[in-house]
Amino acid sequence: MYLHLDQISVQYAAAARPAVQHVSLGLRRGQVGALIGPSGCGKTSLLRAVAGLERLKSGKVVLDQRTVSDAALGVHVDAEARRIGMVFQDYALFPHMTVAQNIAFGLHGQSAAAQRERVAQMLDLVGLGGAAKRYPHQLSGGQQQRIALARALAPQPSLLLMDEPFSSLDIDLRERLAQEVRAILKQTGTTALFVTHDQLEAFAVADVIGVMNHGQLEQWDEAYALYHRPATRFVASFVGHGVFAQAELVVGADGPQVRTPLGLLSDPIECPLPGNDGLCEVLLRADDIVHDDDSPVRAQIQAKAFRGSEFLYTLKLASGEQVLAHVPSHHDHAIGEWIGVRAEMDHVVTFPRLVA
Ligand SMILES: Nc1ncnc2c1ncn2[C@@H]1O[C@H](COP(=O)(O)OP(=O)(O)OP(=O)(O)O)[C@@H](O)[C@H]1O
Repeated sequence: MYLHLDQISVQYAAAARPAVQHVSLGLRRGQVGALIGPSGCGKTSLLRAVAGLERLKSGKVVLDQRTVSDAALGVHVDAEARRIGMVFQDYALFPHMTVAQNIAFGLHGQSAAAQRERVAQMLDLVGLGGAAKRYPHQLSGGQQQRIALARALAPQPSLLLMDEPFSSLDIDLRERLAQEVRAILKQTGTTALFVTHDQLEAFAVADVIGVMNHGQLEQWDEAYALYHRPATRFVASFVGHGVFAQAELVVGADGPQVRTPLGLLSDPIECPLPGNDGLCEVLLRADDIVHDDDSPVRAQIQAKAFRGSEFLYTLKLASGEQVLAHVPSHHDHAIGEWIGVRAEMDHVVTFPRLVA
């Protein structure tokens, strides 16, 4: 692994418990990783520890075969000596410097000609070739964030860290810039780790995504796996729309099946070890529930939200369980109406039933 975090913990001086607890993850050279999770779960603290801005309580960080932090051995390479580029939410450009001067900031030690050439390259890279002589206040938020990225990439950092880089931009621009940033990182072969509270942004930019909760990393995986094979109940509820329904694991002649309010589902992939009673809960995603007039399972529409190409229906089954369903928006049913539904899923994910 190019970046390897091994069981790292971070604890602030006056805090009762660590902000980051025993987190391990790895990025290969050129990979982009994202950390998502609720406010206060430790994303920024983890990023700061990798940057060298916080000391580790335990564990170690290895970057490009160099141990930059190791709590047990007392190793802590200073932030400036790690060659890590950083981009923050609030751009943090120097207001009294031109765009070119901002980008050249990390290039001291190089000749004026080399600096000019690198600045021009970076401006081309972020699509702002004509902006060299302008000042930050003369640029839009999205342009300023692109300059911040150009400034961070100019010295060819060994790693790029970004903390909520798009969150002060409006939503349209955010999506566009997220895709542009991914393209720039891939074009330059940059290894990057970024923090966001927006999972769609993480899906758009990252190759691998970590879900954090209470300082712990609950899963580090590709977006597809987070959604379809969530490792924990928390990941299942944090990523995407879905509900947990009471179910029962039964083992028949064809292997294990799950008895659910929507009928018998086959091929569970993530079974909890069934207790003697087989009681469990099954994750039902909104896109696992299909509207089908011929289905014997009926559900009553309790609420609906128009999403353009589809509705998100909240449905109540005859058993009293609530489920969510994405239904193409030309099926416009009224609230209170009963419709036929069936489960159509490739991955049946179950969890042990919560004890009340
Ligand atoms: N300098 C600090 N001193 C003491 N406690 C801190 C400090 N910085 C963060 N914390 C605490 O550490 C925990 C993790 O905070 P952190 O900022 O890493 O979370 P986060 O996931 O990035 O949150 P957000 O999404 O709200 O930015 C929180 O409980 C926070 O209050």
